[in-house]
Amino acid sequence: MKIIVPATSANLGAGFDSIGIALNLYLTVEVLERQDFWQIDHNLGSEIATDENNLLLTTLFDVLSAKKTVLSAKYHLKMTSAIPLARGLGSSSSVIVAGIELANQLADLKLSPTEKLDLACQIEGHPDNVAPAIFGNLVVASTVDTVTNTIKAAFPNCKFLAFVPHHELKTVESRKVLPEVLPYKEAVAASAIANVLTASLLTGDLETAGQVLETDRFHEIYRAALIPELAILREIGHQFGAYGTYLSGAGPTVMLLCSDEKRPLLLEKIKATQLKGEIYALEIDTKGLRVEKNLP
Ligand SMILES: Nc1ncnc2c1ncn2[C@@H]1O[C@H](COP(=O)(O)OP(=O)(O)O)[C@@H](O)[C@H]1O
Ligand SMILES: N[C@@H](CCOP(=O)(O)O)C(=O)O
Repeated sequence: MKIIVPATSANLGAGFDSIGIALNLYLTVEVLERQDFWQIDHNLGSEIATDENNLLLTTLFDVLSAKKTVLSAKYHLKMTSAIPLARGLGSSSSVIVAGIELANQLADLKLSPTEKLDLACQIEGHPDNVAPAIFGNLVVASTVDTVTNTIKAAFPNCKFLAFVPHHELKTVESRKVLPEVLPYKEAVAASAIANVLTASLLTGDLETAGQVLETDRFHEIYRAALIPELAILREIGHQFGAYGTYLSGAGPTVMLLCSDEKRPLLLEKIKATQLKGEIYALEIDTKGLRVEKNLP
């Protein structure tokens, strides 16, 4: 059995903690054989646990406990991920969603997608990266007072260029620079921008979406100092025809939205900056979480 979970790019500017998309980079978890202890073989480096302390298994145990279930068996697992860690592409949400699905499969919990999302939001605290990881495509969601509502929709037809800096930025660190309160007038303006962003995405108006996603007042203005690449890449986006540029998740990845035809030139111009990082040409993942079962 193999569990496959896509990367995500959350926020899209003013959709802070609420809007996210699934992208075609994947985390996979394979169940190998039963054995006397939990073991995860993975390709993620020595800082990521290979035993019960791994986020995959702490999530699995949290789900079992929430569902008042125990699992007598332990397993040898293989985890592979192409999602860079702590870069704002949802590596933690991918492993949380995989852990929920692993519990679902191994303990036969028969969780619905909504139950999986509720569990994921309890663990992650916000829905914007776990919801698209579960449902795929574009998801607009709210989690307020433990109640989550979601709308899945088709993202307008476009391409993505992700500039992933070599330096990591943990979400927990990137949230520390956010203000505790937002003045009323500022909150109204920020939410009006978010409303136009949502409406433009749902009606396929990428020109408007691209403009408004650069005017966020919820998080980018506070985080921009942590990510000097954002201003440089946004300027390239303006000069060479991107629809818009935003901080992916909590950063430091910077995402450019563009047409198929503009992508090669943008890629060339980003490379020419010699900023230190990797560039990924990405597409929307429309399916989200999936499970492949071995054929009998
Ligand atoms: N496959 C994984 N297995 C175990 N832990 C992981 C995995 N992927 C991510 N993590 C944990 O999540 C952290 C990154 O989470 P976070 O700071 O939210 O960044 P991201 O934007 O990538 O989700 C990593 O430093 C690691 O502790
Ligand atoms: N809304 C959150 C999104 C974090 O996403 P991640 O992919 O960086 O974990 C935030 O901006 O803090």
